[in-house]
Amino acid sequence: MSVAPVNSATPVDTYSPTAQLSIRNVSKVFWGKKDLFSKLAGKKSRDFVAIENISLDIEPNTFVSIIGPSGCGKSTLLNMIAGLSDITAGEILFNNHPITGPGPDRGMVFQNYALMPWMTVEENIRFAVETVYPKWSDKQKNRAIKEHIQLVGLTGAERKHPHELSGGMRQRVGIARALAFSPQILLMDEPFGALDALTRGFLQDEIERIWEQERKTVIMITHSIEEALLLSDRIVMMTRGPAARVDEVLEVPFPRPRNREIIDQHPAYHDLKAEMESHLYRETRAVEEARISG
Ligand SMILES: Nc1ncnc2c1ncn2[C@@H]1O[C@H](COP(=O)(O)OP(=O)(O)OP(=O)(O)O)[C@@H](O)[C@H]1O
Repeated sequence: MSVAPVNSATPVDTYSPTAQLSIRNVSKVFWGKKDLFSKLAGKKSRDFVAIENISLDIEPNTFVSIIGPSGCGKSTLLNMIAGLSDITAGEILFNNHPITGPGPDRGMVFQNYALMPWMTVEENIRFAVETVYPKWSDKQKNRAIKEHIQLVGLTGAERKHPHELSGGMRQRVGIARALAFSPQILLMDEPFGALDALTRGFLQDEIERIWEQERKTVIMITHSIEEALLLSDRIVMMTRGPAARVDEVLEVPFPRPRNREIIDQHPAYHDLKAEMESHLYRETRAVEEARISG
């Protein structure tokens, strides 16, 4: 199995020797404000255990989606993998080395695109490439930029600024920028969350096409069951927080290349969909009940 969830409360030692990314007994606590000033200002707050003791092995070249109720800690986990957020307990190994900060081996795609508004499409991508690989020759940089603009279907839009682009085109720039410096893993935090349904569908198809071409390890957060089923090899289902865990990892058996019509006909499609719906319904309902009673 390519992704092994281990929810034991004690440390485990059954990790995959071939995992590219190994999340080992990881917890994240957001520390409350307890200093005197916060107390006097009435802003004293409690520690908050966002995720607790998550273990997960991810093999190279797999597309993994993370799904779970709103606020369960999906972004927190992805940010720790990206090296943007400290790990409170446990460790995350990337190629057997602990992650201690961001690195060129991991590219990130954000829901809100995070483009520099004053830069053109080409300049946005160039900025990322130059930041990560300042020593590349101009020829190398130009080739990487051109290839990735082409890969996401934006040839001809190189000199446009973000405000001249649709949301879908902006996210294509975000994807090209994340891939242009050749990371080993692509991390995507609800990449299509801000897009209308039609554009979202187009971009999902694009990601499937690009994934077929690049076969990079991808970890994607999504709220969409259909999106996860279309794109993923494995789907990690998280429980509600606080102290969120991995509940189950689903294997997605559909052959590739995929499209919506083909997977909809697959005998496993509707069972997997129903299982995910019932998980999300149960966890979301429990969150709502806790809010009502709390
Ligand atoms: N900096 C922070 N300080 C305190 N609590 C935080 C901080 N960042 C996140 N949290 C809390 O941690 C929990 C997990 O947040 P996170 O954003 O990771 O959830 P999520 O599953 O990605 O949510 P969504 O699906 O709504 O995007 C939430 O309860 C959130 O309020």
